[in-house]
Amino acid sequence: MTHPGSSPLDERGTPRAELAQATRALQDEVRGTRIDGRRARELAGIVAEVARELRDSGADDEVGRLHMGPGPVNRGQTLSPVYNVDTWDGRRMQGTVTFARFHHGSVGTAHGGAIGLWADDVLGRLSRELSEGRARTACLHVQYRASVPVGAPVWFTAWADDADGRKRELHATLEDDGTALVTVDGLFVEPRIPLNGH
Ligand SMILES: CCCCCCCC/C=C\CCCCCCCC(=O)SCCNC(=O)CCNC(=O)[C@H](O)C(C)(C)COP(=O)(O)OP(=O)(O)OC[C@H]1O[C@@H](n2cnc3c(N)ncnc32)[C@H](O)[C@@H]1OP(=O)(O)O
Repeated sequence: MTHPGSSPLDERGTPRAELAQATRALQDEVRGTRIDGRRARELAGIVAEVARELRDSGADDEVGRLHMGPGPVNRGQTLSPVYNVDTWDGRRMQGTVTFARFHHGSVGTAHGGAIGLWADDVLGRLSRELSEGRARTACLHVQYRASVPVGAPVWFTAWADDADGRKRELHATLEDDGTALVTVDGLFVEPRIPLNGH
């Protein structure tokens, strides 16, 4: 399903979404591979060739445009963990996020920065669902209360307080079996001077 203003990168099953998915798999497998040095060098050449072809094919400027409804967030942004929004009632968003091997921090747990990245992304998405104005992250307070597993979906909830002028406080939790693993409090502010296209 196509959404107004969305890029083909948003759509599950499109060739470009498949390319993003294959890139995620590459990121995961490069991490800690035991491949031998000679083959690693050959593969580096192949990957470099792929990168060259992509660069030569040009790029649009719409990587920030996202699918707004429920479903997986997949916009060719392969840094952030993939998350699925399962429910959205206009105030509260719930779903699951899976941190991949690529997002590994210390042994067996997700990297704190990857968790912060995900939090910024999901709160940014929530903010855009809530208002037309382009708010930006002014402040993000992430509390790491327990380890977040890698390779298994984790339940999240994100919600917003009422807007106070250009400011809006947004919150998110990651939880497992009712135990809070991470709590996030963010402040998003609509810039006094809006930036073109942002
Ligand atoms: C094309 C169509 C697409 C449609 C589809 C979209 C779907 C989307 C889905 C998913 C998207 C997910 C995408 C990811 C989202 C990621 C978001 C980011 O990462 S944004 C990048 C990181 N953030 C920055 O780069 C900000 C840099 N900072 C600034 O630009 C400014 O400092 C800004 C805008 C935050 C504030 O600047 P001022 O000049 O406009 O505001 P002043 O007047 O100073 O402050 C306003 C109020 O805010 C408070 N404030 C400002 N900064 C604060 C802070 N750091 N802490 C506490 N309060 C702060 C101030 O005290 C003031 O409060 P008082 O009105 O007096 O009550």
